[in-house]
Amino acid sequence: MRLELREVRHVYAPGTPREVEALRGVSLGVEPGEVLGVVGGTGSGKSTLAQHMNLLLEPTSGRVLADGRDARAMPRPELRRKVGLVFQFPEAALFAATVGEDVAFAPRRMGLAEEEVRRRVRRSLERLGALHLAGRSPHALSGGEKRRVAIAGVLAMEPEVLVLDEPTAGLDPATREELLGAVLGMRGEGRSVVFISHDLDEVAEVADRVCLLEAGRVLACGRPEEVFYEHPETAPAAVRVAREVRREHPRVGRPVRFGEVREALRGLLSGG
Ligand SMILES: Nc1ncnc2c1ncn2[C@@H]1O[C@H](COP(=O)(O)OP(=O)(O)OP(=O)(O)O)[C@@H](O)[C@H]1O
Repeated sequence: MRLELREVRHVYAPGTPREVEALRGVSLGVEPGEVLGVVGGTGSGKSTLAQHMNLLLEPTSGRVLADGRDARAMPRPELRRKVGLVFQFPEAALFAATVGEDVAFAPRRMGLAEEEVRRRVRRSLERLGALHLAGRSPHALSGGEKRRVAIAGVLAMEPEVLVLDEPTAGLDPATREELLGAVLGMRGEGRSVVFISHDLDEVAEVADRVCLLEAGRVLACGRPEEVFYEHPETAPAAVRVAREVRREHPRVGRPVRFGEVREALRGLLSGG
């Protein structure tokens, strides 16, 4: 599914002294098979944007389009199945007696046959490296384990677009890696992923395109090297290193990932 936001504005508490214009005319789209990174400072509107993608929040003005059609015309349960939203700290919503039951909740509510429910539970837990936890109580897991189970619960709906709001916040490096690997695996299946994060290094590793938000507006959207090199305030560590090297060696190009910087430096050192 191609998901698009067109000139979306969102005002919280309109007409009250607490009124906040969180989105001020945001237009962006995500294509099937693409990982779209969304970055921006605290309060720039990232979470508000995420919640518009499945119309959990409705635009004050502007439109959300699913495959070119107004998403408001789609029954909400169908939209929420197709656009899976993982909130910040999703583990807070785990509730069932076992991990397996928790992950089975959404597919069961979709009315799928029990065999299909079990297939999905297994597959989504496997993908997050959490299959071994299936029989455990979600409440007796570590923070990182809970996070993986919570994300598996959304994956079990097999959404066409997966929106992840700060999915790695507070996780240890190994769990982060595993999660990022799972995100990249989804892209291979033609699903789209919207990956919202404060962590620029992480976004640089996974994103095909990046949109930069500032105070409710899109400041830039484009290929990671365009956005990161043209907006120095958003540079991931790899870009900061490469930018230093480029002053004397412009032919290192515009790498954005650590692996690319390493290759560029190898090329320089070998005189290539
Ligand atoms: N429920 C709400 N009611 C009123 N204002 C809100 C609400 N949620 C967010 N805001 C305001 O909207 C603006 C955008 O907030 P949002 O949470 O979307 O930003 P963010 O980029 O996700 O921030 P962070 O990176 O800190 O999570 C902020 O000024 C925030 O205070």
